[in-house]
Amino acid sequence: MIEIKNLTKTFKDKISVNQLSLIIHPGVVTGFLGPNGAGKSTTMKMILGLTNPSEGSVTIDGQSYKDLKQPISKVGALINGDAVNPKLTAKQHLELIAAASGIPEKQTEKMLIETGLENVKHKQVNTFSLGMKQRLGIATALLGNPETVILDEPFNGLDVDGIHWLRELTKKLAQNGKAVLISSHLMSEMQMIADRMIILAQGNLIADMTVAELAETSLGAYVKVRCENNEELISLLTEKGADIKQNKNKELHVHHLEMKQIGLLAKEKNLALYELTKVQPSLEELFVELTEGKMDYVSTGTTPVEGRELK
Ligand SMILES: Nc1ncnc2c1ncn2[C@@H]1O[C@H](COP(=O)(O)OP(=O)(O)OP(=O)(O)O)[C@@H](O)[C@H]1O
Repeated sequence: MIEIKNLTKTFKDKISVNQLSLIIHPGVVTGFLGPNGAGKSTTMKMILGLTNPSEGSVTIDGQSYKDLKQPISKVGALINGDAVNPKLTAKQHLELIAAASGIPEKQTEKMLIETGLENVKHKQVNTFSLGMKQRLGIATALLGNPETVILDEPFNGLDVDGIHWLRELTKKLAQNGKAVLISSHLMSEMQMIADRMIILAQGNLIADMTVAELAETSLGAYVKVRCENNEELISLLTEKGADIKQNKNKELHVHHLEMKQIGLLAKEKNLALYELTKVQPSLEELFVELTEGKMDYVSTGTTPVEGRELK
C-alpha cells in the first residue's frame, strides 16, 4: 500500500503538486488522471524517490522508497523517459537489471514472453518502435514481480493489439493482489481498466473515488438549454441556485436545477426555449468538466459564464 500525506512539490515559485493526500490500495487498478501539467509524473517520481518532495511524505508499506531493502520487488515502474542503453538488446537490458538486483535469469525470459518481446529479444533497443520500447519498459517494471506497479502513460505508442494486451495485463496484476497505479490524460482509456480514479488538476486533488461513484456523482448531470435570451435566463436561473456554463455555440449547461423548474421559470418570464434536454455526461465529459479551467495548456471549448466560477 502506498500512503501519500500532504505531498507538495514546488519548482521555483510554481506549485506542481499541492498538499496531496491519498492511498493506493493493493488489488486495485488506480487510474491517475489529469490534464497535461497536472502533476501526475511529479507525484509518481516522488513515490519512487526520483524527486524530493518540498513537503509531505510518501511511504510504501510504511517505508520511504529509499529505505526499502529490495525496492525492485516492492515497486516496479515505467516512467516516461526512462533511460535504456540503446546499444543493448532487449534481453541484455533485462539481464543487466536482473543481475544487478539478484533476480533469477529465468525471470527475464518470462517477462520477454509476457510482454510479447520474445521474437525481438535479440534486437538492439535503438531499432525498437515506441510501442516496443513501452513493452520493454513494462517488462522492466515487472521484472522483480513487485507488489506495486507504477506506469506513467503506458498506452503511449501502443497499437490496438498492445492496448488490448495492456488492459488485460493490468487487470491480471490487480487480480493477483498488486497495487497498480496508471497515469493517463485520457478518461476513456482509464474507464476501461481502472477500478478507482484519482483526478488531479494543477497539482490539486479533484476526485478520488471508484469509477461507479464518479459516474454517479451529481456533479455530472446537467440540463442543456437553448434560449432566445441567454442573459436574462442566466440571471433568472442563477438566482434560483443554478450553476451555469455557456459553450461557444451559446448553449447553456445548467447544473443544480431540474428540467421542469427551468421550463416553468422561463415560461413565467415569457422566455422562449428552443431546447431543454437532460444530459448525463460520459465520464470523459465529466473529466473535462472537473478539470476545465484548471489546465496549464488550454484548448477551446466550453467557457464559464462570466462571473461564475467553475467547480
Ligand atoms: N524538473 C522540473 N522543473 C520545473 N518544473 C517542472 C519540473 N518537472 C515538472 N515541472 C512542472 O510541474 C508541473 C507538473 O508536471 P508533470 O510532468 O508532473 O505533469 P503531468 O500531469 O505528468 O503532465 P503530462 O500529462 O503532460 O505528462 C508542470 O507545470 C511542469 O512544467
